[in-house]
Amino acid sequence: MEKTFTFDRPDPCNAFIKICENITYGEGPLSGISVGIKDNISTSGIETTCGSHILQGYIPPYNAHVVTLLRSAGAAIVGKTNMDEFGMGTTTETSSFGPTKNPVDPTRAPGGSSGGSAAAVRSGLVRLALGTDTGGSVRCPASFCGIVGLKPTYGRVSRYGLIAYANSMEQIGPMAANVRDCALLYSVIAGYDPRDGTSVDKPAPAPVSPVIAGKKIGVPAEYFGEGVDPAVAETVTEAIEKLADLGAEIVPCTMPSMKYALAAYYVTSMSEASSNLGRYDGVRYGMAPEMVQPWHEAFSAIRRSGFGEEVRRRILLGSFALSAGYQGKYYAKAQAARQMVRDDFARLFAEVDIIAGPTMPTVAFRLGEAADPLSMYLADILTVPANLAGIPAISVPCGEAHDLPVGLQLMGRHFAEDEILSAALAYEEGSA
Ligand SMILES: NC(=O)C[C@H](N)C(=O)O
Repeated sequence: MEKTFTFDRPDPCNAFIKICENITYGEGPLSGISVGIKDNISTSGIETTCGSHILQGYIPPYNAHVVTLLRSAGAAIVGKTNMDEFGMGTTTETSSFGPTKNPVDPTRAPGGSSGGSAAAVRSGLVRLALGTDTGGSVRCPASFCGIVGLKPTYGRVSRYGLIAYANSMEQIGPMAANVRDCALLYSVIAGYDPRDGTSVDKPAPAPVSPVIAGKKIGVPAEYFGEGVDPAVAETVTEAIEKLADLGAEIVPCTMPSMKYALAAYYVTSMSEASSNLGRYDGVRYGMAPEMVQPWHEAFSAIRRSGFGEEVRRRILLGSFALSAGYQGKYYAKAQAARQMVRDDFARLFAEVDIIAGPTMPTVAFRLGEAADPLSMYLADILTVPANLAGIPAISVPCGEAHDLPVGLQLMGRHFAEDEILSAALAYEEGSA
């Protein structure tokens, strides 16, 4: 039997782009549990904009696979959460629908691009939320808002119905106030889906219990290097000491490929984006242009007015990187660098079980502070390696710096979500 309720809570942080009028839910492991869904995940009958004017009014005719799974688990889908336009940003300020504020300190950004999902969880508007993580978009807002966020292994969660930004790296991931809730949502969304050609058939996730004793934890020096706020580094170092107190063995190590990771990520993601966003031309998707001009002028006009500045920048840079004559110089080099990151992780995971470091190099930015794109890109330095390699990574709150939340990042081997969730739980609950 379906039950219905209305949601009348205020949303002063602008966490949601849309709140559903009549919220229905059924029976199942998530029966009646409120869930927010990032606005780049298709919801049948519910407007889905990717935080962009160009998709305003678009109502998908079908549900993403994860939404179907949530509904059959009985979840109450409250609405669509705010995000950086098409996932392109680290603050949620590139949304066409205004920035989201960080519930911990409303003068600060919640991080991005899944900032609305993190703010909705942190302010208690929902218990669980889905985000997507291409280069840190689940973990960054989790870190800045003081909640838990997991980026699963590439292939573990179906991307069917996820509106693509950079297909080779993005994954849908669970966000929650604590590790057990995050694991609960993960257990519902993980699994094989033949409609996603990159989906991998693996057994269902095992229930998590706190396990850290005896685990080897690699700590790369580069994760505490240049650009990392010393106050953040200190908080995370204390968290790693706590893991040692719980019985983990700490193994100092290095990741030389880190110096190429950010460039590899941005060349790859912009190239993929320039191709994916070609479909928004006002005919196939997007506002219909006045077809009084020649078609190419009409298409340009609609794209110029429908996309925000950051999205236009990335389409242009991505098209340039892929253009004839430059591919070898940029795209091919980025793929070679990506392989070096994969090789570094493979070498490290032959010796350690988990790799730990800060999630973000700083605490939450002030709203407006990351206006220059390069400084915004730099903030992703510690999160993009996991996306380039396709490995799972979780951010778990580990205290404060400058009176703002700090996240501890734990990365695992491919499909070892259970291991990093168990370690995060041991950390959170202080038991091994
Ligand atoms: N989508 C993401 O994971 C966020 C990343 N900062 C980007 O702009 O690409």
